[in-house]
This record gives sequence, structure tokens and C-alpha cells, in this order.
Amino acid sequence: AVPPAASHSQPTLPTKGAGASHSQPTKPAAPPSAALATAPPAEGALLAAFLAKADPTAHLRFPLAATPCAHPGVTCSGAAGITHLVLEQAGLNGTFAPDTLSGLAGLRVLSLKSNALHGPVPDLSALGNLKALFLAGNRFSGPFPASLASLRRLRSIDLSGNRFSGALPPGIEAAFPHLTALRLDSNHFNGSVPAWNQSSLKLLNVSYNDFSGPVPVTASMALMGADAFAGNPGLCGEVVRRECSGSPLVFFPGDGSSGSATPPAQSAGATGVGPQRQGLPGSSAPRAHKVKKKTAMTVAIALAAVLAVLLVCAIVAATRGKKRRRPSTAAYPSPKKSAAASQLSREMDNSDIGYVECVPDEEAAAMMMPEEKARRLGRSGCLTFCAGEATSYSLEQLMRASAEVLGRGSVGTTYKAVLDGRLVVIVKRLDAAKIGPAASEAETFEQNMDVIGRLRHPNLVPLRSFFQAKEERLLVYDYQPNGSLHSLIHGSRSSRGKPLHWTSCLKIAEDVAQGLAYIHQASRLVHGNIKSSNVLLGSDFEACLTDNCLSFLLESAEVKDDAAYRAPENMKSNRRLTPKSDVYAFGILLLELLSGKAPLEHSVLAATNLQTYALSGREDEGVDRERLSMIVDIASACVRSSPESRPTAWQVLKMIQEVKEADATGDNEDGDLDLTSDS
Ligand SMILES: Nc1ncnc2c1ncn2[C@@H]1O[C@H](COP(=O)(O)OP(=O)(O)OP(=O)(O)O)[C@@H](O)[C@H]1O
Repeated sequence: AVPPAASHSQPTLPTKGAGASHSQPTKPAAPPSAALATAPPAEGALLAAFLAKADPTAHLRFPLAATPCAHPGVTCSGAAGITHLVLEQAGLNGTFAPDTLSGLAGLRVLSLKSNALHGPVPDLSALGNLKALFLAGNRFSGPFPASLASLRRLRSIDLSGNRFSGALPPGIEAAFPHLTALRLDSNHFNGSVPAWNQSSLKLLNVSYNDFSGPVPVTASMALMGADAFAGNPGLCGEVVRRECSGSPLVFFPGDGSSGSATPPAQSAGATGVGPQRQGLPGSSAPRAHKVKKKTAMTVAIALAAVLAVLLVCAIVAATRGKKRRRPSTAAYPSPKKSAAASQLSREMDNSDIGYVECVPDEEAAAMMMPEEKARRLGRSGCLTFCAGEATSYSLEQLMRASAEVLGRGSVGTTYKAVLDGRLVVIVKRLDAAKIGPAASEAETFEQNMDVIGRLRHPNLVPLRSFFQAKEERLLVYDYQPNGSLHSLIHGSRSSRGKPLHWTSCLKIAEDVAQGLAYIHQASRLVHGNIKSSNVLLGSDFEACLTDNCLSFLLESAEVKDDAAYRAPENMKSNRRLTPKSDVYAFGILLLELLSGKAPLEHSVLAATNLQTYALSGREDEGVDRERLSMIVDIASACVRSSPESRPTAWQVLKMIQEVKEADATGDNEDGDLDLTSDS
């Protein structure tokens, strides 16, 4: 993207605490009294080393080595030494040399704004006290300085108006817990925009880059407005008011149903949307009738390639003298009996994993497979890591992990596994008997997992990696330490649950709506199994949806004990799941959250006064009743019988946020929500 000439007329971030204005070159960064302090002699030398490269023409004429604190732009503070270095519009036209400023351990503010520095930014990870970094308006190039990710005190970062390029490092959205301002505009960054959700964030600008894909739906980012994302033609989503067109999904070719036997044409007609653009379809009908010849051939070739690779791998493994693990003959462990941790491979009672047949010889794999796929398989010993994230454990480590069974859900058994005694993950082992044949077809499974694995949002439990071989399929998720919303609301059997506090309800409702809106807009996916046991609480008690979009795995759309969340249109007719089915389930969840009661069956909904039902058991003190009933109104809109008249997840999110805002400001005037379906 070519940044507009005017882009730098935008206000730049103030150099907080520095007292320096943009138009006042190298003005001292702190009150004069601070300048009386002295920096350790070594700091003067480091500064001199920096300037030797950054200011090759000695434009600044710094009397550095001896008395750096006396120079304009340098502030020192007692034992901390140099705390502020503000060299703005100082004519620096060289490079930022490594091992120079990174030695200023007490540095809190570094501003090199509006110079002509070029080349990469060196490793700054030693600046553990840095709170503000301003490098705007230079010619820095290379990737986003990855070393910044370890500077957890950083609050303001301005890299705008440079020549940085490439994708932002994975996990960068969580690197700065106190982030207040981030400017990356007018660079050449590409890839997806991370889901920053720090409540402290007041300014974010990623405009005029080459970012693409959906703008994540988070409360903080939604506040920024479209301008913050302008000039990235590939961005889409509600925030930039551009529809995300074309689904990256490649599911069962020609099949438009989701766990349904409904013919595709009927399903598509019912919603007016083509089968490739909606939901995660599953199929119980014989695939042979549905798959076109060409696709069948492609699949056959791919399968042959996979088999060939497995064969080559097996030979390689055998010649390397790798030991196969003995398959265990123990029966499936019962969830109750398996409280004590044992090795995951033993818990799983499966020989296929033990074969580790697909520990591929990279060269052999490359001969048989497309380069990209071979690279991925080669990287992780057949564990595929999602969203381009680095391999952080191997299949072997996973198999060695101590594990306990947490439960058996609709698609398989869930284990909590501890890898090498430190990393805790959740492993979902899919049950071949419960998965539809189409979903378990290798190529389809991988493609779907690839798509689902790309979902990254603070309110979604991320799928980190997956594995498949023969009949075996594993999904690895982050462990969420604080239990499920179901346990929180209903308690254990011994302790009767009661409705959660109003502010918790509001926060959880917003979190879940954010995650859901993201799923719907990001890839036009459908969650397919919204319920309180699939809402887990993260380390900060943030609510996160899990089992995202796994409904495509199910052989049939039948859901036994969770029927209450099922939208009426999916009850009998087996119509495929749509975003509006998710909205229905969300409405039921909202009523469950407010009332503290079990989810309401559709058959009794119509005859129930939802306001009385949801609010009668609540004992809120000092809470405006009006707000409570506004949330019930939102839930009522979600559970309307006709899918068309339900709001979208995005509209639901906006309404919840309105209530939350009104609650925070004590505002009574704007109490009316627009609950019409096309609001
Ligand atoms: N990422 C996770 N972190 C912590 N606990 C988890 C995680 N994922 C699942 N669990 C817990 O494991 C248990 C079993 O989950 P599982 O998904 O197998 O069953 P379910 O949610 O009851 O059914 P379904 O498959 O229909 O979603 C649940 O109690 C759930 O709270």
C-alpha cells in the first residue's frame, strides 16, 4: 500500500514524560533538576557508540562520554542513569547499531522520531523498563522488531512512517498488557491484524499497510473506527464495513448440509446463500453420490500420495531402528476412574499413535508431496501447528505427557496433558465411530482443521495443533484454568448454583458475543455447539468459546442432552446449521446466565414470560432493573422462532455493549435498544 502524503499530518504520539515537542529538536526530556543527575560513565560511552553510527556526520556534536546528562534530550535520574533519550528531528541519518542503547537499562522513554535512520531496529530486549518507544518518521526497514515482545512495560509504541514489512509476530497481541497507544501506520506490514483487546488501548492505527483478512472483533478495536484500518485494501469485516467475501473453506465438495441429510440445493435455498459460503457442513449421506468425479480423482491422488509417504516414512523409521511403542490392549479408560494422571499414550489406548509412522524423513516427504505440505509435516513430526505458529512440542512429547481424562463429549474424549512437566494442554481425541466418514477423510479433515486453526481471538480457545494418521485424530488446545461457565452457573452437585453477579453476566455475555461475531465474520463459519459447557474461563476469567466449528465432524446432527440450545429450524428438519442457529443458542445461553437456571427448551419458550423467568431469582442490589430487562430483551430477540428475524451476532454484540456502556455511565436516557431484525 502506498501511504498517502498526508498520513504524517496525523498527530503523532506525544513523547509522554519527555516534555519534548515534535518541532523542538532534541529538547531536554525532563525538568531541569533531573539534568543534575549523572549517568554511569559506561552509559556515556554507549550513547557515543550509538551516535557514531546514527550520526555519522557528527551533526549533533554531543560531549557525550563525560557528561551525557547535560545534553539536551537526555534525562538522567539518580541510580537509574539515563531514563529518557529524546533525539527528535536531530538529523540522524545513519543506522541504529546493536549493543548500544540496549545497554541503557534504566531507559523509560526512547524517541528517535523524525530522523532519517535506516536499516533494521536491533535487539532491544534488555530495555526492561522501557515504557514508550517512538521511532516514527524514519526509514527503518525489516520485520517488526520481535525483541519488543519481551518488553512487558511498553505502553506506547509508534513505528509509523517507516519501511517495516512482513507479518507481525504471532502472539504479539498479548505481549503488551498495558498498551495504550500503538501506531504501525504507513509501513509495509502484511498478514492479518492481531486481535488486540487491552482495555487500556486508546489509540491504534494500522492504516496504510498491506494487512488483509478480517479485522478482529474486540471491544478495544471496535472503538477505533474505520480510519485506523484505512489503506489496507485486503481488510474486511464489520469494523471496516467491507464484507469478507469468499470462504476459505473447502469442505465436502458439493455438500451444503451441516450434520444433515437435507439435499444441498434445499439447504442453500432455505437461506439464500450458496453452500460454500456458509457453515461447516457435515454429511450423513453417502459421499459417492455427492463428490464430483474430478474431486474424487484429486482426493484419490492425494490419498495415494499420503499412503506413499506413510510407506516411505515407515521404511525410513524401520531402517533407523526406531522402536515402535507396543499397542496397549486396555479398554477405554472410564472418566471417573482415570483421575490419576498416566501417560497420554497409555490413556489413549491406541496403537496407531504409537507407530509414529509419520515421523517423516523430510526429503522423502518432499519427493511425494507438495512442498508446503511436506514442510509442515516435516516440521513437527506430523503434528501440524496452526496459524503459522512455531512448533513448540513434538508428537512424541505429547505421547509421553502425563494425562487425565476430563470427559467424553460429542466427538470424542478430552484429556488434560502435561508435557515435560510444564506445558499443560488439552487433547481432544476424536472418536472414529462418532465422526462422519466424509469429515474423517484425510484431505478434508486437514483442510478444515487448517481453517479452524486460523481462528485467533481473545474469546476463543485456540486450536494450536492437530494430528491425523489412519483412524487416529487429535486436536490440541490451550488449557483454560478456570473451568466452564456451566460449572460456574450451576455449581457442582453438592453446591447449588445461583445466578452470577450482574457485572459478571454482562462481561461474560460481551466476551462470548465477541468470540461468536468473530467466528461469523472471520471466515463465515458457524460455531455449531454454543452451550455453557463450551464456554471456558481463561486465566483472567475472560470467557472463551471452545469446540469452535467442530459440528462438521458429527456423523448426524443429533445432539442428545443439549437439545435446548438447538434452534427450532434444526430440531426436526435437519436443516443445516447457520449463523442464526448460533444466535439462537446464544439467546438460550444468555437466559441461562441471567436466570441461573437450566437452559430453556424451545417447546416451553413461547409460553414463558422471559422477563419473569430470567429475573425472578436474581437478588441484585443497586442494579438498575431496566438494564437487566434490556439484556432479557436481547435474549428474546435471539430466540425468535424465525431465523430471519433474529439479530446477527454483530448486532447482538453492539446491543450488549450499549447496555454495558449505559451501565458504566449510569445513563438512563438511552435505554431503548433497536431490536428490529434489520437494525
Ligand atoms: N481447553 C480446555 N481447558 C480446560 N478444560 C477443558 C478444555 N476443553 C474442554 N475442557 C473440559 O473438558 C471436559 C470435557 O469436554 P468435552 O468437550 O469433551 O465435552 P463437552 O463439552 O461436555 O461436550 P461437547 O463435545 O458436546 O462439547 C469439560 O468439562 C470441559 O470443561
